[in-house]
Amino acid sequence: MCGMNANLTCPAIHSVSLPITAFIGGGNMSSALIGGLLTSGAELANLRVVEPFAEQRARLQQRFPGAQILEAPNAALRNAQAVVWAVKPQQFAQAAADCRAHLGDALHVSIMAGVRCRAIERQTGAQRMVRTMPNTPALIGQGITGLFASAQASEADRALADALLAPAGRRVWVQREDLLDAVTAVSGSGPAYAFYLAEAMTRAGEELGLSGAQARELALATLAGAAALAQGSSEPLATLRANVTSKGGTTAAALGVFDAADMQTTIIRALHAADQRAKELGDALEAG
Ligand SMILES: NC(=O)C1=CN([C@@H]2O[C@H](COP(=O)(O)OP(=O)(O)OC[C@H]3O[C@@H](n4cnc5c(N)ncnc54)[C@H](OP(=O)(O)O)[C@@H]3O)[C@@H](O)[C@H]2O)C=CC1
Ligand SMILES: O=C(O)[C@@H]1CCC=N1
Repeated sequence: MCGMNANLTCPAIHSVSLPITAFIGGGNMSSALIGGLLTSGAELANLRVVEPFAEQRARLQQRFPGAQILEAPNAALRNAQAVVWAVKPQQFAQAAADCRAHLGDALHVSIMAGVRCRAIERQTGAQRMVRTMPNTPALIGQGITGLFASAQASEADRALADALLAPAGRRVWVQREDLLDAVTAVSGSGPAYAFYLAEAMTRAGEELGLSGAQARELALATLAGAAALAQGSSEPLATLRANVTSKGGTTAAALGVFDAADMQTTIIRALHAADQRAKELGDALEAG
């Protein structure tokens, strides 16, 4: 049951050699995931990446020597045991049409937001699928990934998907496919919310007289420290917040401004918008 529980560890992919694995799309997220595999010690000789953009291909070839970087799908994909769909949702139908004739019996792993198993099956003929939603801290192995397996995926398929994503950080398996949209709203898009908050804290720090570098360091160390404190604590988040908030003090003054602007409701509405957008991306593919 290694694939089903975030707390169990799967065999690391580097302890066995990387099975023949094809990434379709070699952009930001692919690079982060492949970089993680490399850092964890995986041999990249079995890696193929299809990436039509020449400059990006050159970057991939330089960063991942030994991997086969392809301009277009070809026979090198035939024996892939895992195919990782890493194009934008809007690019998937075309990418799948281009690849289909070259793919054999592979596990299909998707990192695409919104794109449902039904659409992947329709576009590729695949039945064994694991949809995943990583996030950009994968770049430094501190991401978190939500995963969902189709009914036809075997335990070995789940373990393979889990191992492919393990270098990116923690994994959380969900039991319903629609929950991946919630994962996307919370953690897939989440780093952007953290950066948004950090940007505002940094700007305010500068307005209050700190240098840009000082304000950035204070803001980022505070967000990282607060997250680490909360992760190591069993206290409710509201209690941790209350512990900072002295009666009549500075924090209360700041939180009063947040509350007057109904910030929590705004943030909750924002995440609902992200969830809704994931559903729209999925609907568009099913309609197309
Ligand atoms: N960025 C993030 O934080 C996260 C992204 N994701 C998901 O990851 C996926 C990729 O996102 P991201 O890496 O940011 O996007 P990128 O645009 O950086 O990467 C997609 C890559 O695929 C290439 N591509 C386009 N068409 C094809 C094709 N037909 N065959 C092969 N490759 C093709 C693109 O080339 P070109 O630029 O020339 O179009 C581009 O290099 C998306 O589905 C997204 O939902 C998931 C979690 C987090
Ligand atoms: O913005 C997006 O659509 C992708 C999915 C999650 C993060 N980036």
